[in-house]
Order: sequence, then structure tokens, then C-alpha cells
Amino acid sequence: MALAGVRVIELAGLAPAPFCGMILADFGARVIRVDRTKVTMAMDTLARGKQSVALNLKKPEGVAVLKRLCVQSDVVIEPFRKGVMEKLGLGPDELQQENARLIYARLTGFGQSGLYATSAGHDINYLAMSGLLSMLGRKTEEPYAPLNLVADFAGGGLMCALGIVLALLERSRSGKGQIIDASMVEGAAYVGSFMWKSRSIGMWNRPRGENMLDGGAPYYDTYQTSDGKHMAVGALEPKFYDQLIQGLGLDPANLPPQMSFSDWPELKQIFSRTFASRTQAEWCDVFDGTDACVTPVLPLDEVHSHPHNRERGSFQKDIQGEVSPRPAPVLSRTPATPCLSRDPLIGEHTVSVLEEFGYGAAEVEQLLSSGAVECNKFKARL
Ligand SMILES: C[C@H](CCC[C@H](C)C(=O)SCCNC(=O)CCNC(=O)[C@H](O)C(C)(C)COP(=O)(O)OP(=O)(O)OC[C@H]1O[C@@H](n2cnc3c(N)ncnc32)[C@H](O)[C@@H]1OP(=O)(O)O)[C@H]1CC[C@H]2[C@@H]3[C@H](O)C[C@@H]4C[C@H](O)CC[C@]4(C)[C@H]3C[C@H](O)[C@]12C
Repeated sequence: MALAGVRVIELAGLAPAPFCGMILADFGARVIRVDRTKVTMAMDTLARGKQSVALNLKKPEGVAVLKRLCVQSDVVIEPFRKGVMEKLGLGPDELQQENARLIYARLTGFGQSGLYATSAGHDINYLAMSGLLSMLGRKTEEPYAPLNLVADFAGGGLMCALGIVLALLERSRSGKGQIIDASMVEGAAYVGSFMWKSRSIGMWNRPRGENMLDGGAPYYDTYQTSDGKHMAVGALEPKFYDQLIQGLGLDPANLPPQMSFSDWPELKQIFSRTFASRTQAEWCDVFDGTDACVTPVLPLDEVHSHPHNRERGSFQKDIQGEVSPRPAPVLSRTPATPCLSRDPLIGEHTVSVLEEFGYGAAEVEQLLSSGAVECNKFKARL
């Protein structure tokens, strides 16, 4: 796989850093997640393919273990507030002094500098600060965050993974590591570059929820079907719009023009009434195989079995029967072959990882008895 041979230390975090680590693991990196000790339940649902080591970083011996892991690794991902790692004596200066090739990825909400750098926050706050949240939501409603997808995952975990891959590529020339300051505010804003750059062509001249791509246009929206399901319509270009009108069985001569903003509310009502007259399956029969840009809105439990997704193998089942998306994109020679076994227990691999990183049996025993590390392998067998 593309990242085979890359060793990553991921300090356990909430959502963006686990996603970043999972992407790297899916594409072949060896990812060791560093969990806290005395935690009963793993909250990382994005742990596919990772190993877990439980360290108490409030103990100097725990800090020393993490340093040793980082000396022999390529990447460390830290998900804490600015300054937390420095307080532990684990800042980039300390770690890169011992391993100049280390890529030190800092995944935060607000970045490593600025007024908010040390403040707590979550996806919705970062999205708000990126400017994007002000553009999201229906007409007359308050701004609305689309789950925690944009800042946590697109602007956060994914951007951080991109930064790591870029730094690995550059390191293959320079031999040097670097520090990645991955701010979710900036990552989300960057993902949204189109919103800035397309203002010049008038894409966002109207209030929120009244533009072409934000739910304003009747030909770019969702509609309820007679069985309470939905269809998604994305018929932007006139040639595709014509196919939409044809599929809906409407007479273009009786409709206002596609691009007439003032007629959009009326057109929406016509589309709503029409879509409500048949079931989702019936509309799929009408539109599948056409260029009308109309697709069913699939709930998560139907995605896997949709013929298109099934044919491509876009979703996979792990050994516990849990369905999740196959890693994307698909590389032709070195595709991701994600691990399908169960997620690690907290600290399940502490002893084996320590041994692999050169700790002798007596040292491991000492660390276990001092509480600097914890191993839950025995419990895993119960
Ligand atoms: C699923 C929910 C998560 C949703 C994601 C959410 C929408 C997000 O947006 S995630 C993005 C969050 N932001 C960032 O990641 C940006 C960078 N990080 C930060 O800004 C901060 O870390 C922070 C704000 C996220 C958290 O701040 P906090 O003060 O807690 O932490 P830090 O200042 O960073 O310091 C960390 C301290 O920890 C010490 N540390 C770290 N590792 C170790 C170690 N190995 N050993 C010892 N010590 C360690 C470190 O030294 C720091 O110490 P100091 O403070 O002394 O410096 C889930 C969100 C909430 C969950 C629910 C909740 O937990 C309650 C229930 C719990 C139950 O078990 C399960 C059900 C819950 C309802 C649970 C359910 C879900 O998991 C959640 C809803």
C-alpha cells in the first residue's frame, strides 16, 4: 500500500485526529494510538487498523515512553489545545531534537497562534470562524452546520492527512521533518475556496438559501416522494434541466424559465407536487440511466445495497458485520486494503509495542507496576 513502512503515533483525540490516523492506516501506515490509562471504554470509532498503547503522560516515565516511540517514528499527530504538548515536555523542539525526520502534525481548531489559539471549541465554532457557516442553511432559517463534516473531517482530519503526505514527500528529498499547523478554521475555509472565488461571478449575490447551490434553485434541491422518501435534483445545465422536465412529465411551455430567480418559488411548488405523486422507486425507474441528474436520497442502511455502489464495492463489511465506506480514492496499483478486524481495546498492544521499540521485559514490568503504562490484553481474552 502507498504508505507502507510509515510509522505514525496518534495521540488520542475526539474526531478529526482519529480520522486523520484512520486515513493513514487505511493506506498502509502503521498507526499506534496513544490512549490515556484508566479509561474503561474506547470512544474512538475511527480506529480501523490501529494499535493502542495506554500511557500516563502525567508521569515522567510515560512521557519518556512517548519520546522513545517518537524517536523511532515518522509522524506524530497531536489533537490538543495549543501549549498542552509543551507543558508535558513533548513539544516539537524536544521531539525533533531527538528525531529531525519527525513530522509533527498539530491538529487544532484555531491553530498555533492568534486570539483564540488556546480556547476550547468544536466543529461548529471553527465552521463559524471560517465564514462558511454564514452561508449554510435554508432561507429564513438560522445558519445550520451540516453535521460536523466540514471543519472536523474535511477541513481538519483530511487536510491534516494531506499535510502529512506532503511532508513525507518533501522529506524524501530533504531528509528533514517539519511541523504542520493544521487549523480547522483554515482547513474548512480552504475547502470552501470556491465560495470566495465564485463571488466574482455572482454565485452568492442573493441572501442565504436563495442562491443556485444553497437550496434556492428548484433544480438543485431535494423533494419528498409519495412514500415519504426523497429524490435529489442537481439539473444545473440547461441540457440536463430539459431532461428533468421531460422526466417529470411537465410541459416546458407551461413553466417559467429555468434561470428566472423570481419564479423559483413557484417552480419549486410545481416540482414538489410532481415528485409527491410517485414513490422513490418509481422516480428511480424514470430517471436512472438519464442525464437529468436525479438520484435517490439513500439512508445509510440502503447505501450498501444500491446496485451502483454494490457493483463498485464502495462499501465494505468488517468481521463484526459493520458496514462502512471503502477508503477513497482507489489507487490502481496500490489501493488501500483496510483492516476488517475489530477495533483495538484501550492499551491492548502496550506490551508488544514497547517490546518492538526495544524495551526489555524488566523495563516493561517496571512501567506497568508504576502505572506509567497499562495493558489490557488480558481483559481482551476474557
Ligand atoms: C462524539 C463527540 C465528539 C464530537 C466531535 C466534536 C463535534 C468536535 O468538534 S471534535 C473537535 C474538537 N476540537 C479539537 O480537537 C481542537 C483541538 N483540541 C482542543 O481544542 C481541545 O483538546 C478540546 C477543546 C477538544 C478539549 O479540551 P480539553 O480541555 O478536554 O483538552 P486539552 O486542553 O486539549 O488538554 C488535554 C489534557 O489531557 C492530557 N492528556 C492527554 N493525553 C494524556 C495521556 N495519555 N495521559 C495523561 N494525560 C493526558 C493533557 O496533558 C492535557 O492535560 P492538561 O489539561 O492538564 O493540560 C463526543 C464529545 C463528548 C462525548 C461525550 C462525553 O464524553 C460524555 C459521555 C462520556 C461517556 O463515556 C460516553 C458518552 C458521552 C455522552 C460522550 C459521547 C461522545 O463521545 C461525545 C459526545
